[in-house]
Amino acid sequence: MKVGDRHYRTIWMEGTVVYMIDQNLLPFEFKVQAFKQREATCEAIRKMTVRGAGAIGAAAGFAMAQGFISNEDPDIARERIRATRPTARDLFYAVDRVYEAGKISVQAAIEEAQNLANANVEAAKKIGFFGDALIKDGARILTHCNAGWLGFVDYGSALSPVYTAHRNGKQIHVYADETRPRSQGARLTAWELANEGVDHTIVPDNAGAFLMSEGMIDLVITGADRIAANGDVANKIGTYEKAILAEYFGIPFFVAAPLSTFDHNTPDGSAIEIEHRSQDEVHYQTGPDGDGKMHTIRVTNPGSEAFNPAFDITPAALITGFITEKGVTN
Ligand SMILES: CSC[C@H]1O[C@H](OP(=O)(O)O)[C@H](O)[C@@H]1O
Repeated sequence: MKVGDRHYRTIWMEGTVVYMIDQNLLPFEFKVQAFKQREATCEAIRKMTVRGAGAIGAAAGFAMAQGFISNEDPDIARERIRATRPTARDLFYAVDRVYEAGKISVQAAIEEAQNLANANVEAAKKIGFFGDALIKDGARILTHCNAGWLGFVDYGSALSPVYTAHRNGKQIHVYADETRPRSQGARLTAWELANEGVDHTIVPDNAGAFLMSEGMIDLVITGADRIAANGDVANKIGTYEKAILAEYFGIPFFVAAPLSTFDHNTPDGSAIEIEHRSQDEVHYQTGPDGDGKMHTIRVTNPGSEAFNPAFDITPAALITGFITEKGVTN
């Protein structure tokens, strides 16, 4: 997508170096970081320099290619990559595809990683094309977390239909859940939408019932990190309660994801591993002061414990349909 007048992908590989937009600095600073070794790319996934199912899938593929380039033991390299974040299926899909390609040659591994990144872009673009049909002129859409182009290599999943509808001239308004504790909605989704000129409002995570009860939401679209064989969806913590609210208020709830996110080997949501992250992500927030100097401050009671599951499971019964690169399923 465009940043100013220049097109960027979220993540790309040139030669043996992986480049990515540093999502921990957005929206206050736009900076591209370079990662020359597999372990550095793995650390970027762990620290969420790059995050989002599609983007960490590409990062995992590039990291596996870097492992082959450095002549690392491929089994050790693959395990180190698989251990970075447990929930998003695209990470495992990509690392396994590049691992198999690497058995042929290093060049084959690099080409497979690039092919996966390009396929992610194409799938996300098609999700936009098919999802656009769900968005009426004047629609007010609630999103959760960031499933935009920053969560993919480009275009995004939940936000791709929004961008397509906007570019097709539809008047839409997006309500972006702030999505505590990492605030992907308040920081990343809001930055993306402003960049694309899409009308939007950041809302507290606990405002969903109020918005829906006031008739302010016509449609909910989220992304997904892993979709089980029965249609249960693992996505950012808080998705489940939005789906319950949408059901209660009779509002369509769609999940946008490429086929690479569907995990037919996982029977249902109970078998999906939920990542638990540091409680410090709840205790602390980072942002600029009036002079633009970044500070990290504590925002919770000193000494209290915090619980920080990164994802939850939305039962298939609460999902109106899926938007994939093959179309919309109801
Ligand atoms: C297309 S992004 C999908 C998914 O990834 C996000 O999680 P995280 O920011 O922790 O990587 C969130 O669950 C998005 O919906």
